[in-house]
Amino acid sequence: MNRLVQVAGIIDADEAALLCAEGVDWLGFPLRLPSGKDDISEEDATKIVSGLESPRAGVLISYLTDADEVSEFCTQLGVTAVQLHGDVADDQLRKLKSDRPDLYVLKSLVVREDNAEELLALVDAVADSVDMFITDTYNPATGGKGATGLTHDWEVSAELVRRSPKPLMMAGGLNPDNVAEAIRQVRPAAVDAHTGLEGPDGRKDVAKVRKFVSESRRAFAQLG
Ligand SMILES: O=C(O)c1ccccc1NCC(=O)[C@H](O)[C@H](O)COP(=O)(O)O
Repeated sequence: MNRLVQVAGIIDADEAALLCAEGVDWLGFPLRLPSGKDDISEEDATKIVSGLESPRAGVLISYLTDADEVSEFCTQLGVTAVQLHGDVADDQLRKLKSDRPDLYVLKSLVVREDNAEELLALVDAVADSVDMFITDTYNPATGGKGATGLTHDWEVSAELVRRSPKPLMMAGGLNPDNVAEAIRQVRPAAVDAHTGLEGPDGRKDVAKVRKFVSESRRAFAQLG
């Protein structure tokens, strides 16, 4: 999996259709969030996922930490990839990978001011049990770990890319205006954005999505 563009936080079928039409590869569905405020129902997400044509794919974004629960939820939704945002124990990651070799597992690395060493150690510890890592940015003001719209120190992301034997998707405050420079500096395998592509109404803005996709493709191509 290389040079993917993912957009997270799908609200409904119209938004999913817009993203597919603009050439987004993976669509992320944050569900069963700890806040209890999901943007879409599980039923609607399932319907959208079932209508996606390969190579487009739906990705469950989840704070679940139990391998069996994750596996069952993925089956329910019909997704073939899951992005784990919670503090999943190493043994649960191993179990998920061994029980569900068909599932593409992404593990988040949430960058804070002072946790680079911790994240590098996590990469070393769990790389064998995941298919890809995804960075994100912690918001100290709210405690938020995802969809914060904040960038982090890209030198940390670049160090994680160099350290990881598995591909890394870059996320955290990316938008149409900074994604090309992020790709140039960090050299990730994939990029993801959520809030940076929204308009004032909280829905994905077609012009922002179009520019995010084209800037990402251009910058990936320039990596050679
Ligand atoms: O997207 C969400 O709503 C979300 C909520 C809670 C945890 C993770 C979440 N999404 C994960 C993603 O892949 C987001 O796109 C990522 O956090 C980047 O968001 P942003 O900084 O707004 O681009």
